[in-house]
Amino acid sequence: MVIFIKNTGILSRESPGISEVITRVEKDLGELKELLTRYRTSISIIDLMPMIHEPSLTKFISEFLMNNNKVAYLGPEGSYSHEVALQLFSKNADLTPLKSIGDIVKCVYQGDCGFGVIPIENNQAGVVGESMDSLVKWGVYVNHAVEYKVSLCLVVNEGTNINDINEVYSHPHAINEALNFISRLNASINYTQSTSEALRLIKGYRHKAAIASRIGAEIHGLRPLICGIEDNPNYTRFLVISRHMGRIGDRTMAIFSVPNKPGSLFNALKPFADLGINLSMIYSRPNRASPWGYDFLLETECQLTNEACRRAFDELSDMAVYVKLLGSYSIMRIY
Ligand SMILES: O=C(O)C(=O)Cc1ccccc1
Repeated sequence: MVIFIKNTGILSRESPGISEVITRVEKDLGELKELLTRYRTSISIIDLMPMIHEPSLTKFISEFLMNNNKVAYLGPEGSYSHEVALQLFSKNADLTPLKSIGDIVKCVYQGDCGFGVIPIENNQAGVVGESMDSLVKWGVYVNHAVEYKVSLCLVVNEGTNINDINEVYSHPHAINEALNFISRLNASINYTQSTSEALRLIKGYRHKAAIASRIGAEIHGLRPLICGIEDNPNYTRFLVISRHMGRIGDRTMAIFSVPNKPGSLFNALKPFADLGINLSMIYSRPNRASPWGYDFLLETECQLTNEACRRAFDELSDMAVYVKLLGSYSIMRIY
């Protein structure tokens, strides 16, 4: 592993002070090994181990190991994002609840958080606008995607029964995903920053209910009255973001904008069709800075180390006003 240091061209075994550096690196790599054995799942860091000679990867891992094991998620505790973060990162990660998605992306961009976990898309409610807006605004990269089966519960305080409820609290996506069920309650709807924030807000109120997870209800000492209230099978995709671009994995994400003229979106996407690359997701959002301009969030089924993939993105750049490549990554499914 120390040989890797030589490959970067930064140091050689003859460089002055090298023995201290080697000792430190060996210690770090020891910690890395320990960390990897502690990982509970096959998160891509394990998958990426064979590529440890990649400088960018080592930098990516070492940031996590040496000074930034802070993993930000949408808090407070007991949100779906928290559940995903718990599944992905070891107990030694410093899981940090933040109050908005914007705060998570900013924290990662500024380097105060090593990683962030954000919801990006739901199969019923579509793109999570705040996540897309934050990816447009801040320069961060996507390292992993997780498809998570979300079962929604109607959560109440001990002693509340369904007829007592006249106010329902939750994240807009959770409300949207259980709208048929909620409309039968005849209760007013209150939107919150997260499902776990809803749990926090209903505590102690007999007439209030939250739409949240069973685990979240337990964490907050509340009672899941009915679970599985989603209108249809419900899946949310989460992204793990960091400051380092990944190039390995069968999906690649980018944000771009095209000139407002005939055929420009068609021409921007044509290279993917011509090169036989499938598009797995595309969303548009109004660009906040230019009225009636749009940003597009694109996910393709290709990997940046692949020649055709790079070519398609190069050609997209030729047509676009701008392209922000968010990197390649793989998708993990947790059902
Ligand atoms: O609010 C949460 O628990 C989140 O993590 C965001 C979210 C909201 C609704 C469904 C899935 C994720």
